[in-house]
Amino acid sequence: MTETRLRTWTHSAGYVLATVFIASLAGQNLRYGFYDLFYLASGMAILTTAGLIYTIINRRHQLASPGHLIILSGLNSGLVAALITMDGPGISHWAMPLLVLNLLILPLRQGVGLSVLLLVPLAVTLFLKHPASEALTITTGLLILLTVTGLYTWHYGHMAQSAEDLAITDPVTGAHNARFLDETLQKEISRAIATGHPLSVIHLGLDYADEARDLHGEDAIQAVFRDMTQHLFGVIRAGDTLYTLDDSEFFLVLPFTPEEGVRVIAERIRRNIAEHQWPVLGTATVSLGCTTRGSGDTRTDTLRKRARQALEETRKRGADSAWFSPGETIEA
Ligand SMILES: Nc1nc2c(ncn2[C@@H]2O[C@H](COP(=O)(O)OP(=O)(O)OP(=O)(O)O)[C@@H](O)[C@H]2O)c(=O)[nH]1
Repeated sequence: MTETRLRTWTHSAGYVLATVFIASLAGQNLRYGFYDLFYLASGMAILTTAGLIYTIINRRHQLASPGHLIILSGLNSGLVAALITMDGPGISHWAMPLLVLNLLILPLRQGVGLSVLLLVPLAVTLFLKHPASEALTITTGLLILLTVTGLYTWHYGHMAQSAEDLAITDPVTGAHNARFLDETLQKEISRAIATGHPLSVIHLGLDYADEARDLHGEDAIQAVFRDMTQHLFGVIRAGDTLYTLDDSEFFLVLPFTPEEGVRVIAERIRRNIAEHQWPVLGTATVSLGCTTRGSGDTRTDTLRKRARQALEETRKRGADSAWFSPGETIEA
């Protein structure tokens, strides 16, 4: 199930349950003749129903639906106004479904912010109108509910983020993985086409990787790759992205970088790596295949293939070198 669909379901379920709860409150108050509370509950039930309709209409855009903040602000401020002006029994309990809805539907910070804005006037009103022990019990209960729901929402968000990070990160090097490369490169190609800015890529391979693996073992080579990744992060500029392709190869996507630029950065990386002292290996060298997007390059595989060919070309000429493979020149 996609994140958007999951949110549509949970938002809908939240609004439906809140509507049922508030509508039953409205029914009870009508039965006992508390007309003010009946009108209040009916107004709130109309807003939660509006929230449900809004969720269904916006089902494809649940990750960015500003309307929920407006609906929930209306619900929260309605209850605060009622708390201050009315004196109905147990009205503070109505805050419970609202606290849960705030945190279930809004982004965590907005949800907590809105809930605190509801809780503070509620607590003040309770202490002014009711015996201190009763006010303290209700306020503590609501605070516990807010804390537990907030922690749960934070935990879910954290787990979802970790799962997303795991899906796009190479477990050995900590750089992005090959799966994420195609996704990012396609986006960068589209951006370069739309803006007319140059885009370059580098396919980078450690020289004599197989020999080093045979000599020092897999664990030692993996440690070198972790180090090399950190080193490369220190050489490239913000906006450039680094990917691990397999045990001995990296790929760099360099937005806003023309042919002259990719030659400069490739030479800088080559020299940096050759001059560094690496654990286990001592010295190490890399070969770099570079290319810049040409007019016909609209797909990731064309750029990746040309960069790989450039890497093979430079390797034919010996280790510790870089080769640039030109695409069709973009007309100015
Ligand atoms: N993408 C990318 N390009 C680089 C990097 N370093 C150098 N370049 C390219 O090489 C060109 C010349 O770089 P430098 O010799 O550092 O000169 P510079 O004028 O200080 O570079 P910038 O101020 O970064 O434009 C830059 O304009 C970039 O196109 C890098 O880390 N990443």
